[in-house]
Amino acid sequence: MTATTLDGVATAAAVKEELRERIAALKARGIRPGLGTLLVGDDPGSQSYVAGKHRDCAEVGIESIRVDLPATASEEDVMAAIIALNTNPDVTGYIIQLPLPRGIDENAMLELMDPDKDADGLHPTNLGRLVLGVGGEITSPLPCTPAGIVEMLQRYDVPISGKHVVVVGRGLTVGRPLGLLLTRKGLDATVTLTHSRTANLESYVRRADILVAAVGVAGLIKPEWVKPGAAVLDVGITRVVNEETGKARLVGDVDPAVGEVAGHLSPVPGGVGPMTRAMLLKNVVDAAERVDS
Ligand SMILES: Nc1nc(=O)c2c([nH]1)NC[C@@H]1CN(c3ccc(C(=O)N[C@@H](CCC(=O)O)C(=O)O)cc3)C=[N+]21
Repeated sequence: MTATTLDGVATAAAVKEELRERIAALKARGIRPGLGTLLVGDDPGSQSYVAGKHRDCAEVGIESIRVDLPATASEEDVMAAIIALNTNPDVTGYIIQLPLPRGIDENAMLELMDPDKDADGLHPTNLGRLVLGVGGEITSPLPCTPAGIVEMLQRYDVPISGKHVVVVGRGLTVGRPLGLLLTRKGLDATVTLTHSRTANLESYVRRADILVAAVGVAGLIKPEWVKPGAAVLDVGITRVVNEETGKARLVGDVDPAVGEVAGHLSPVPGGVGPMTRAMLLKNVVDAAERVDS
């Protein structure tokens, strides 16, 4: 059997098409959504992601404002940039690209954001709303990667309710909020959240109807670990630089041979990454629509 590809590029394009209409409607009301990005340092992965976010904005008609600080920036410099984004009227939503350089307190920086401008859903108020909202309508921004994963599963009609989802990785941007989201009323998955200290990881992975791998260990998930027919979503990204050409290749957490066993496979690249970016745009549009409605 060969898995059906969960095509993140095509699905993100469909999401963006829907957003274009909503953006036009906002502009007709005199509201101009604008995304800010704050990038500190010169990590090549982060540079590439931020560049992608600005391209996406241009594609759908969202203004974007880029703030880049050098790796030598102090915590005070970062705080000043956050305060400026909070007060900049052209910025209706923004993100702090993570990880921040060592020595800068990430949680403190996230907490300094205006929660109404938090396009990533990572401000403690918005994470708190995700914890508090067991069911009902979601009115706070959701972390982009978990939202993108759910959106992709739904658009491919992969059943979630009552299914056993095994998440590998407990990080702030993916694993932890994904467990909270999938166990809400209306989605109703049963979630096992595993991590680097999980004993006998393989035994959990084998029981997954839906497997999400988000640890950043290249090729960790082996085909023998995967239940035949399971939906497998690869979120890990490891950049492997070719010594001769200097070019970077992206390698996921899932061994490509898993495609022979899985029912659905979201690959790296071309899977969850583009969906993450599409959900960022959606958060910006949602927030702009909330402003005076
Ligand atoms: N505050 C914050 N919010 C984030 O959402 C956030 C972050 N920090 N820090 C880093 C991670 C990582 N992340 C990705 C987004 C898109 C792709 C993406 O588009 N990937 C393409 C390939 C891109 C390339 O070629 O480099 C793909 O998988 O097809 C990847 C990774 C968002 N993150």
